[in-house]
Amino acid sequence: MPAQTVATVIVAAGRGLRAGGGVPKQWRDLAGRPVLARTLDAFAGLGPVCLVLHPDDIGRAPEIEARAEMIVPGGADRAASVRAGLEALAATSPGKVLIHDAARPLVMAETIEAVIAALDHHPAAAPGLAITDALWRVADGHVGGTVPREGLVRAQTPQGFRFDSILAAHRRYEGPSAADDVAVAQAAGLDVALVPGHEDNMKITGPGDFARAARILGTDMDVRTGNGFDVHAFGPGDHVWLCGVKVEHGQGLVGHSDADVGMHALTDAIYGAMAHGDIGQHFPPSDPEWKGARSEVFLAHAADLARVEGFAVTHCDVTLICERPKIGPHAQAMREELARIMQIEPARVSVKATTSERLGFTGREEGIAAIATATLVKS
Ligand SMILES: Nc1ccn([C@@H]2O[C@H](COP(=O)(O)OP(=O)(O)OP(=O)(O)O)[C@@H](O)[C@H]2O)c(=O)n1
Ligand SMILES: C[C@](O)(CO)[C@H](O)COP(=O)(O)O
Repeated sequence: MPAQTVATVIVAAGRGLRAGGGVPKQWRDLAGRPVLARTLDAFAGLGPVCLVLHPDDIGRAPEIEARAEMIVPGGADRAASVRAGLEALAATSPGKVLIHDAARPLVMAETIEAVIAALDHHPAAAPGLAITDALWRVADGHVGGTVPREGLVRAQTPQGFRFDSILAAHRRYEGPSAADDVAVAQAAGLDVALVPGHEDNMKITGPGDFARAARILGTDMDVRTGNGFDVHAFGPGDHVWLCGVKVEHGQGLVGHSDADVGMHALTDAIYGAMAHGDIGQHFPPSDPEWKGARSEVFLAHAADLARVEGFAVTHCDVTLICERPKIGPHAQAMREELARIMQIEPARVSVKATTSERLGFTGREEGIAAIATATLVKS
């Protein structure tokens, strides 16, 4: 690799025991996307990424792994995971390497750039943040004394190094388990320059940190709501398709496609949230290609478009309006089917129904109407 290449090692092999939640924190959802996906976003386009995963997690999320040039099994502690990543990069010999915690998804471009720039003049550089609270030593739940904080900073990542220097330092290191790579660099006598850290570049560590990270993200979140409405008339047949589920009924629904009125309303709600027109614009009824089409195609298109534009569908709610068929027995299957098509969790999908008290066209059982709302978030 050219000497100016900046490779990144992202260590994601921890178990996140302090954060709890049943799933290691880097795989958990933060405002609609996995923590690890957000961490990878921060380093996209910089240079090759070596992603260090717990052996049990390799293959867990192919779409995330596809974003890294290398996948490497981690070790028993953070230092061992970093070492594994560096050894994997050794053959490619990049000029500089950034080492970053997967658990710090909110790192900003300016922090990364400052670390890289400092490496032009120093063998190592890392972000540190001034301590603005007093520090106490604690004994038996009581304050034992105040610790001077002058000259202390809080260590963050990415920590950056000239590649050959940090690889050699890790190979030589024999001390107790190192808290970070700056400790390893210092044990090897490397000069480490300090660059400004950022309060938002928090390490997700305890259970409350997810809410804090979401609050930080919330400051520049783009939250959209869209709604959709659709109607299809009853006609001859023995079943209807509703929210992707085939429901036996004495009549069918008439339409150019499979007439899945609930799925059409939801598809329009997603297009609406993005201000991308409606289902008819994307799949014109005049086009014979869509005659008899499964509505799954339409919903998958809208959900894909949302992903491409960086939105997560964080919630949707479909209401079917009809006297019959009864929706309750099928609602759970409908939620699961819609969630599968949109590639989101069923917990984010609601399907419910109401009658119109025998009033109007739905009351006279001339057809079924559906309304839907979708919430999309980009952060
Ligand atoms: N054997 C390990 C331990 C930690 N890490 C990574 O190092 C970073 C910082 O570690 P920490 O916050 O301590 O994460 P965990 O070890 O997962 O947390 P815990 O100690 O609560 O289990 C995380 O991105 C974590 O995935 C790693 O790659 N390999
Ligand atoms: C590397 C680090 O993020 C610097 O602050 C930190 O030392 C890792 O955290 P851990 O909880 O000690 O693993």
